Amino acid sequence: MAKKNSTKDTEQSLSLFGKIRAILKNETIHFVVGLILVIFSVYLLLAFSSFFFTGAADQSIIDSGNTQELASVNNGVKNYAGSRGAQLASYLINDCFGISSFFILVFLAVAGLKLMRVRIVRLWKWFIGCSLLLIWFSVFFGFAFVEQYQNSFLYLGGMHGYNISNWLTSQVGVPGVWMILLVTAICFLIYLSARTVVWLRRLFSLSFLKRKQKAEEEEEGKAPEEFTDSWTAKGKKKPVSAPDVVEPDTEEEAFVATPEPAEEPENEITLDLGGITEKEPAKPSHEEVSMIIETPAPEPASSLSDKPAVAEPTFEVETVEEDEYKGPEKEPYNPRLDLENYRFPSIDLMKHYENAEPTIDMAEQNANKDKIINTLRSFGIEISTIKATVGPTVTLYEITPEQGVRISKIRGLEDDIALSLSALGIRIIAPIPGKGTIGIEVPNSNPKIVSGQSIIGSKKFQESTYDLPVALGKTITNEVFMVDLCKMPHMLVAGATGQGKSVGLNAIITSLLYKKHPAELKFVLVDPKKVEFSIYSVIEHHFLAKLPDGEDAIITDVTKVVQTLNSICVEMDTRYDLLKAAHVRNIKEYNEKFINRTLNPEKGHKFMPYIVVVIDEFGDLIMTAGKEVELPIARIAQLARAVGIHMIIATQRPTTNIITGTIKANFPARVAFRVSAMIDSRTILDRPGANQLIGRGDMLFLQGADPVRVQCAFIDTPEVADITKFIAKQQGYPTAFYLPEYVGEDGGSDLGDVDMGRLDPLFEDAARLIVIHQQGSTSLIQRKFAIGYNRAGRIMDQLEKAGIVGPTQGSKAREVLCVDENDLQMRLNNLL
Ligand SMILES: Nc1ncnc2c1ncn2[C@@H]1O[C@H](COP(=O)(O)OP(=O)(O)OP(=O)(O)O)[C@@H](O)[C@H]1O
Repeated sequence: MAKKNSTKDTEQSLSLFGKIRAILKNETIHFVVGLILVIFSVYLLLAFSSFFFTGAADQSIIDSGNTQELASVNNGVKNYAGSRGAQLASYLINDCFGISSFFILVFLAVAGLKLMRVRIVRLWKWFIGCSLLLIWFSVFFGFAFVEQYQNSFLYLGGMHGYNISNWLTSQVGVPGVWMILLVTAICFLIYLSARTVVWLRRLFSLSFLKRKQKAEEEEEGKAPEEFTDSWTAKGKKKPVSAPDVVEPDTEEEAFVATPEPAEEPENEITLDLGGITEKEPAKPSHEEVSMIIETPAPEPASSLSDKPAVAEPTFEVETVEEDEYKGPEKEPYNPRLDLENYRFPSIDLMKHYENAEPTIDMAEQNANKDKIINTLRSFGIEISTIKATVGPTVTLYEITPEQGVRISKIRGLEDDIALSLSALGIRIIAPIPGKGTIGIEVPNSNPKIVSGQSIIGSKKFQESTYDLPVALGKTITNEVFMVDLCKMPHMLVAGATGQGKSVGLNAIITSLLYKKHPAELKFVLVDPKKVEFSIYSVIEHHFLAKLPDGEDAIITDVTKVVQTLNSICVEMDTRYDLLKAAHVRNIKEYNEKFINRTLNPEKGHKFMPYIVVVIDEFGDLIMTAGKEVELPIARIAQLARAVGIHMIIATQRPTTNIITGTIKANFPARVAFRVSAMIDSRTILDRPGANQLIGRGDMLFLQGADPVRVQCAFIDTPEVADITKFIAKQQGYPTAFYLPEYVGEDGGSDLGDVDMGRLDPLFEDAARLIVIHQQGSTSLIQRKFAIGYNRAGRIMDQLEKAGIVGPTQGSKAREVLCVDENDLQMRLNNLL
């Protein structure tokens, strides 16, 4: 019995807690509290301002502390904010922080505006900023105007400033207090803007003196009109329109931490064939030879990392680029404007691995070479040259057989060579496409880790102009292997469990996070395993897209997956309609037009971010939802390329009932990690090969004719966590990117429940919006009024009941039944 009662109590307290939470989350309550805060801050402003003029007169009344007198009607207080205002002003200004108390009301106003959703700000930043300013100015005024405390009713620094500055003076003396004030002010300025550091560096390097000197010299030598600002970069003249500096913590800053490449490396060696052929003597210091080779330009870290610490030369370039955007009549639309202070993750968020430096073990290479030659010789095959290209985990031996040797004979010796080298994962490529040689890939005894840092920080990646650049890893020639997801346009990732799929997906997502602004890219993450993508949930307000009523941005529930995929189909259709209306063929042209303001947002046009749908454990989905997921996936895969929707699906079950013909036909780019059987390799790549990989990120990438062997970049979960944390810390959008609503065939709301007696306050505005746009779309209402899906859905039901829009039509927008605003007005009049 007692137990029952306690359970009941717990339930009650839980439901009470839930109610309190619901009240706290209620938007209207937020608005009202926000409004109260704003009005209160205006009241304080009045009280404070009035205090300067009436404080002296009111002082005796306030100081008397006679509460009865203060409460009476004829209290004689002159402050415009009355006796309470005078008390508050006197307390906050004189007894507390002096005139810096104004920062309190600044914070209250900002907090109020945020609650009202008038401004999107980071409240804690404002809190810290205002608190620091409050304290600093209070101490400053208390210290600088200490004499004024004797003969004025107004204490500029308040008692707080007075006491602290007195104590500080007793501890460090007057010069010491000045220094503390200076240092804290500088620290605060640095906190506000990293630009401060650049100014200070310039100040300390006395460059202004040099400038002055140069100016004087020029004045002496040249006519005054020839004088130019000596702010130059590498001797170039500063462009007139360029601002002084650009904040150094921009995207480019990320490159600075990139490790510098070693001097011109070499990983390709021609081996001595023991008397057969010697093309080039091997290098003497074999152990030290570094690797990046075979390409005229190896993969160095971004050249920007080579720049000196003084960053001026980098800055000019960016400004010039931005200038190019300016249209003749109007400024081009800037999709990044909402989050213009967004900083791209820096490269040092990624781990540096000790075991990542390329080295060549010559003893191993020579031993392998001998074994290959001897094995082939024992089968009567002589070769004329052998060349080794040492990759991060695998070495490719390219052999040229003597005249008359049949290739199929070498191909059949795969197992024998594997046996003689006692190595797994030998793969024979006979012949190497485009070359007259045969390749034998042999795993290295000491495989290297391809770090995310070396890939993301590489020049190739940083300077890539791909629309959706994905850096997967390094090829056998140590080149960074990059693809443009836009061109693929969808990717299938498969491999047995534990072979590096999740790491591969992290590498793909991370590459995109490093290159794309939240305005330009949204992810739809589907994770039936519930653990793989949870790490990305913190960037919901920056990079994730979800259903309007979806609680979690990472989709783990199969029914939600079906809904989401269908919703993406709706988004795809809408985007096609917009493309058609804009007379363009793809998202790129569309966005260009939108940026140049040739598309009217009033007609529903909007900047379209790319949407990348990543589905992990696709096999699980097909097993549970079957055709329900396969159909929308196939539809998206067939059509979505032009509208910027791309899919990456991953499975650890590479069987034909999961990777069906439809899926294969629509996913031309395939990534195969190691699989256990040749048949699985055939299912993924239509050829063997994936069964001969060595695992741990060793993969084959196929797009088109021949697969490329790539060692996937290793981007571990803690690295991803650091990157997502870095992004999440920054200002994001108020919500995730909402996908359009999808109403299934049996969807449709029951209009019997709609209460027309309690119309939503936005009902009329929404009706006008719908009629003006002639588009009965709930997401339009949501977007325009920044309200949730449920509320927008309710308004839509009310509009339907009022006869303004027609019933739902599946994934399409509802029909608008009012032809123009006059018609609407008549209907609204009838309603009232
Ligand atoms: N590119 C890589 N470089 C080095 N090691 C790797 C790489 N990729 C994966 N590994 C190693 O393999 C392990 C398993 O990788 P991962 O979790 O990505 O496998 P998976 O295929 O996703 O497995 P599952 O299907 O069970 O989730 C990692 O913990 C890591 O130790």
